[in-house]
Amino acid sequence: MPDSPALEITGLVKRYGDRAVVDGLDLVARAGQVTAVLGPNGAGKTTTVECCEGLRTPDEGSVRVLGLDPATSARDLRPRVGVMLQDGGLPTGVRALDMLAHVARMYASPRDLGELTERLGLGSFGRTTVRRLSGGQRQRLALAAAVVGRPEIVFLDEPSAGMDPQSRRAVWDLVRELRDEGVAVLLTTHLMDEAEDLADHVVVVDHGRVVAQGSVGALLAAADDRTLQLQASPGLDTAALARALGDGLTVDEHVAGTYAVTGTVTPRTLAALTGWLAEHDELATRITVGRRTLEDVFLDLTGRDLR
Ligand SMILES: Nc1ncnc2c1ncn2[C@@H]1O[C@H](COP(=O)(O)OP(=O)(O)OP(=O)(O)O)[C@@H](O)[C@H]1O
Repeated sequence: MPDSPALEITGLVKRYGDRAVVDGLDLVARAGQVTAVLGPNGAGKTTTVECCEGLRTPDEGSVRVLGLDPATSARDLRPRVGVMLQDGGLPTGVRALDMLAHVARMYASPRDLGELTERLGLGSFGRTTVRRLSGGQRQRLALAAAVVGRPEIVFLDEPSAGMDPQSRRAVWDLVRELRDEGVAVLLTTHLMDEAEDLADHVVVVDHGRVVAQGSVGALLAAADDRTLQLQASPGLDTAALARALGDGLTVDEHVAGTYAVTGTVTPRTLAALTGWLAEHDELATRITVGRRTLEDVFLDLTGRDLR
């Protein structure tokens, strides 16, 4: 069926001891789309991806990858699925390009190794053993190994973590190309610009559940679409300022002297703000009204506490 999803997760639960780290998660990823899974540390993203890869067995719910259960159809899925694990998951004692060539030989119609080596810049460290590679080099090699077999669906767990900007761009280009070739790409990331740039569909996970999903545009549209940032003396009375702004707005001093106003920002908000500053003889060095970003939406959804 052309419309059936490449990945369908329904009511997934995964427990460690009596703690459900994935707790009733539903997710669909489609061919020819990049689906980005965002979530704070420990939200359950990697565990979910590992259930899709057949590396973990769900306690409840179902996972279907290309219509098959990864827990029981590993052999059928292996040639059709690409996997890039968070820790690389590569053998460490072999040379980088020997390893890639070895992986390529396991597939019927692998990508051109020269082209893949060139576009991910693997040549400069091709003869180095995997254990001696830098973090970013290892990531690039792991990505090459994930896509060399022309998979129909590819799981990329934080693909550009630790990469320099040049490598990140190369990775993003490759992901776009995979999408255009009709591959279903599921990636996890902490980089909001990565999700904004690449994702057709964003899924925000917190405490093992989906708390929001949609296109980047839809997620931004569903939120109050303006932000107000202020730079002034540190230690202003944020509660008093919030009362003066009214309309249920809140004010936080995230960094000393930098304040963020959260809520629906209107022209009246700006007037009230400058009035309050004048009343308190406070000269702001900068007032910025901007569009909300995916990071603003993410923090609204998942809170500002460290995990
Ligand atoms: N083998 C395990 N045994 C016990 N707890 C585990 C195990 N693997 C993961 N966990 C716990 O499950 C929770 C979810 O971990 P997971 O790696 O899925 O989160 P994540 O969303 O990928 O986080 P990050 O963004 O930090 O990569 C964490 O609290 C983690 O400590």
